[in-house]
Amino acid sequence: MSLLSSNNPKPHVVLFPFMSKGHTIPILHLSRLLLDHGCEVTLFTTPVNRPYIVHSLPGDDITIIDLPFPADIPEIPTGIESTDKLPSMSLFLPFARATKLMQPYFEKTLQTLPYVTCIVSDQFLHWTVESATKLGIPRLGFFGMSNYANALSRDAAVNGLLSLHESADEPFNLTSFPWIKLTRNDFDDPFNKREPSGPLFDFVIESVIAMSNSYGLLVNSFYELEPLYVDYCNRESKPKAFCVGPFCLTRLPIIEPVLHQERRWIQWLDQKLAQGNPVLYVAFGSQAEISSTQLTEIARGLEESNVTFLWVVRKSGTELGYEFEDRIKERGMVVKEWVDQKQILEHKIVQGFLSHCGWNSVLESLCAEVPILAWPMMAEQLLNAKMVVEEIKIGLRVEAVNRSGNKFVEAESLKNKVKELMEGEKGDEVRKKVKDVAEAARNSMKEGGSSWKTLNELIKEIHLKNGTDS
Ligand SMILES: O=c1ccn([C@@H]2O[C@H](COP(=O)(O)OP(=O)(O)O[C@H]3O[C@H](CO)[C@@H](O)[C@H](O)[C@H]3O)[C@@H](O)[C@H]2O)c(=O)[nH]1
Repeated sequence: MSLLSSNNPKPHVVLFPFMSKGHTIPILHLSRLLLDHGCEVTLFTTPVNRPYIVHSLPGDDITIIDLPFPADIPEIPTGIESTDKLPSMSLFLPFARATKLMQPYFEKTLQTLPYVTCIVSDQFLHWTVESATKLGIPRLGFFGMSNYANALSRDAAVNGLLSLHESADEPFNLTSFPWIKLTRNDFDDPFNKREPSGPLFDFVIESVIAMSNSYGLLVNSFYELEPLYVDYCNRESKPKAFCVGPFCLTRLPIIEPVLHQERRWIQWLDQKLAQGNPVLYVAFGSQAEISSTQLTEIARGLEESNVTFLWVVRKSGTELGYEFEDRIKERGMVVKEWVDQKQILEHKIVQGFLSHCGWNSVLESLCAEVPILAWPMMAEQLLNAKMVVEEIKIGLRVEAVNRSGNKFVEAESLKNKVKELMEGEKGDEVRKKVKDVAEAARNSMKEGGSSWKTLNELIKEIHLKNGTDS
């Protein structure tokens, strides 16, 4: 049921995703969700990102506007407008900072649009809060993390727990969640320091301040998944967190694969289904950087595990050598292109996911009832992995060792964990649990479910408030 009566104009929501696949994909799903809730939607992007967005959102019911991506940014090669195309993730910060140069164009364009009910913009586009305030439009910050990761980070920071110990490996208990033990190594650089500082730290703080000056936080999660942590965030920090996901449960119109290749792995999965061989899906998101040594170790672990696997390497893959692909060709497939991950996870024969635990991957996996073998690599993924294994219990975790200051997973250990997930008792337990969690996720997104109601009421609240303010 729509929140609108026939004589009420439709709410008009402006969406502005950050230019990174892990941040744009959920916003594309959100755009469909907003249409289903009776809104008009305008989405801002940049020229190079436009084709991907148009391809993902066929039809003309969403207005797509390009703003020029800032040119001549030192270090950022011309034509790169998405973080997954950066030559190195060390360029993330100059890339993210450069987006602020879009502010005048954004504001000028906003003023030409029909009445805007609210702006939903990514946490990294912190400057959009200034634009929204100037034009008197409420801004909702899109928050791509879980409430769990947010609550744990906040609790550790505000209670000074990160500076307690000399050693980054020394565990401490959280103040508000005393049953949870963390170490500084559960946080990414620079948050693993006793006194975090530096340009990335400053950028994150700017984003946090912009969030606190926003109308609300739109979270890609659902209340039943992490009630304690949602309640904590809403009690201890501002603005209010609205859990309106998982967005990945929103169906985008079916897109016919443009290339024959796009179907190659699906045909292969179909074959494995016919043969009754459960498949482990292996992928590490859109921006993980994996060394060649680690890549060959993964290859050896997978080969020796004897499980059937589909591995998206997203590299030339030459490091693996052609002999590897030849040796495993009966029970393994290596893919070097971009895939439709959701489609793979939803394939019946996929029964495990070796994942870096980017928040979208976690949600897509749990919604597809696929248990996770967690291998966190950066950002808040260590906390997501902890949540997957200890809190919601839908996965197991790989064991990393310290090698030359880096976390490294050895082939033998990977082999054992992969077998445990795909064939062992612990694997069965998490496979059973993930089905319950998936059902709760589906219920939250159904008409009348918690996420559905929260989104409906939020739009109504802002829409009516705008009406009385004007
Ligand atoms: O070949 C590919 C590779 C990725 N994806 C999709 O790309 C997204 C990747 O997102 P995610 O799993 O969250 O990983 P990252 O790209 O690494 O995401 C970044 O953004 C996330 C959301 O803020 C954070 O949780 C992560 O730590 C951060 O690395 C998912 O929707 C995947 O389905 C594909 O469809 N095909």
